[in-house]
Amino acid sequence: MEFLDLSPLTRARGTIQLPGSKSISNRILLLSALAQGTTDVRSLLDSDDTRVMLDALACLGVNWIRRGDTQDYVVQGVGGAFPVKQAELSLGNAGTAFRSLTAALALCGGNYTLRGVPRMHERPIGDLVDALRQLGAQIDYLDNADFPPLKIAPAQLTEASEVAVRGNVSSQFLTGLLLAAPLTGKSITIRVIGELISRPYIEITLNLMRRFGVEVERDGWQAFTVPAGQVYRSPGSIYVEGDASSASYFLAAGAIGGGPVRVEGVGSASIQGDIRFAEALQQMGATIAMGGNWVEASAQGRLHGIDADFNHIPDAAMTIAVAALFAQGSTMLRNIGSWRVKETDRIHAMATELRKLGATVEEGADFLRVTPPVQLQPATIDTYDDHRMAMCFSLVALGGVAVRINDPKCVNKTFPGYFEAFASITQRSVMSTDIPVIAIDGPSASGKGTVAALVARALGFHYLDSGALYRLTALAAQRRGVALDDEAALAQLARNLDVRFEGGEIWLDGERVSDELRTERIGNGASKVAALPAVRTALLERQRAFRQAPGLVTDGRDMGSVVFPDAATKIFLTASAEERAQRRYKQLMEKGFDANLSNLLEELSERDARDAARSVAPLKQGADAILLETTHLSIDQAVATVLACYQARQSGQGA
Ligand SMILES: Nc1ncnc2c1ncn2[C@@H]1O[C@H](COP(=O)(O)OP(=O)(O)O)[C@@H](O)[C@H]1O
Ligand SMILES: Nc1ccn([C@@H]2O[C@H](COP(=O)(O)OP(=O)(O)O)[C@@H](O)[C@H]2O)c(=O)n1
Repeated sequence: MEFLDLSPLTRARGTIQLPGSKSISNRILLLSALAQGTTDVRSLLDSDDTRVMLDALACLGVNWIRRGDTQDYVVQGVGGAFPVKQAELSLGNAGTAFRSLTAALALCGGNYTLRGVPRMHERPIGDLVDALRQLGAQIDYLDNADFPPLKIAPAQLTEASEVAVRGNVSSQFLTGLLLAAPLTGKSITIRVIGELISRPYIEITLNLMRRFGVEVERDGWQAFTVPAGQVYRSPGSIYVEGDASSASYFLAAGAIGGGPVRVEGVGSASIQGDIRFAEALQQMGATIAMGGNWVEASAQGRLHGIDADFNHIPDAAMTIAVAALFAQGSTMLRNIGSWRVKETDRIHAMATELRKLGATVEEGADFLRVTPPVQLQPATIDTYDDHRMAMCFSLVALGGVAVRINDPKCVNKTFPGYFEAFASITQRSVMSTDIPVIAIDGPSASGKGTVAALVARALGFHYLDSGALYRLTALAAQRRGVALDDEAALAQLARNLDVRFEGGEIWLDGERVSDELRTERIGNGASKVAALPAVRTALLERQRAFRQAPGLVTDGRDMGSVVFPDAATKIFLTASAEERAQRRYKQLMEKGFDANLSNLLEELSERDARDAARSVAPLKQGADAILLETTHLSIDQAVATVLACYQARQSGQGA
């Protein structure tokens, strides 16, 4: 499977010119095709879904041309029914094309077969077919009742002037009926049964029908009447607005990554409902500015969780579910049942992938509650052939963790240049000095862990005990019976460790293991697995993921040389072997473990020798590291010395 690795990112800032809206593009293409006259369509979206619609229209005898290699098209309207009366159409996974063409073709007087990809055949269409049959449409299911593929024969129009359609499955059914109604030549009233979801998409439909000369009378959200005698007429030329759903990823990036990020192509004058995504982001604490044709998002502090109904913006709401990872507290997304019948079951897909990152997720028939983890975990994200899954989850990299996006090309459905656009407004963090790191390396029992944790507390920084990851690998190997020289199996273990660091404690596979980890037996095992290059590589990204604002203090053997070579301050902390053995002895006795001083000294010297002699990341003082010899220093003195080194460097930079 193809994948894209996104490096940890620190901030987002910049301006994006949005591609055209998918919803508007496909409605305009169908309206231009059905209209009398020629339409100049400007800035059409370049994507799989629009290509599906353009190909289908060509099959149906509609002439269109593209102007050079621009996104401007000229469509010659057929003024009513399509000229080709017999056709087989393949409509991919394009819901907008499938639903609206089903309605239009059912009333066009021809024989047509409509198919899609396997997922399209799992997306219900029965409610639309039932409504069209009330008008006299002749539609058969080729496989399963209520689902594509479909076979359409010429309609035998009934006397009925009123049809009913359920409003709570997909608003595209109502859109299809509305767009097709003028083809009957008579007055049609469409009644909506139940609550109408995704209402802003109906606003888009009504707005564009008006631009093409057809007025719809409406009674709230309950009934829509398309009066008789109206035909579609080309407005001459029409401009496709930027995609407000696509804007959501960049606005969220601005809110998560500081910003400001500005999107151009949509704004307060937009006819798209998803423009209201900006309000949801604002509720979460982002700062939003808006003009007629642009929106800008930024944030000063951390976002906070919200509890809201997202029925009106189901697509953009996916972005809120991912932004919830960066919020304080839980975020509740209500009334999103339509997610279940989209490109994939989005509630399930979203819950599964958010959990991989460490989030706690509760999913219901029509809701999702997301509680962020204390720390995001790097993960490989599956995208379920759903463009929005891929785009949403790119935002996770702004949490300073590496993410792998599987099948990234699924974004082609609506936004082929998405990842390039995303890269253009974000900055990588791994090799940048944006987030300061203090790296403390040195031999066993020199006091690295003690000193590093205290320095982190003094500065309010995060703390990483890198040795714990090697110890955890050794412990996991022992528990699973993996030999300490089976490099491949150990690397696999290291890559998939299920660990949690919280409040100074460490959990492995959900069990607290902090004390067991500190035993000398595990320490010796750690030293052995740490000599294996594949294990070190497996743990590299995991360690880098701890680099999160405002800063990181970390201790180990190769923090300054390999893992964080751009660390702001590098310390080599040591003490004489006798002193270190004494310290370890006292430490173990205090914890109630049995210990023997001379054995300890021997083991420690062996470990030092092994750590220093190994071929990868050997223990030694780097040329750019400051030596801190602590044999005769107290813990407080050692901590004060590290802080002084860091502060001297900060002021030396004139920061
Ligand atoms: N400068 C110091 N003087 C005296 N004892 C110290 C000093 N630094 C650390 N210790 C003690 O030594 C023991 C080992 O320290 P630890 O942080 O576990 O070492 P490391 O992480 O280098 O293995 C701890 O009990 C700690 O309190
Ligand atoms: N960054 C690191 C950290 C630890 N290690 C190895 O992991 C073992 C345990 O590390 P630790 O820091 O917990 O051990 P102590 O120094 O506390 O004894 C050491 O013997 C090192 O060989 C490493 O190779 N690289």
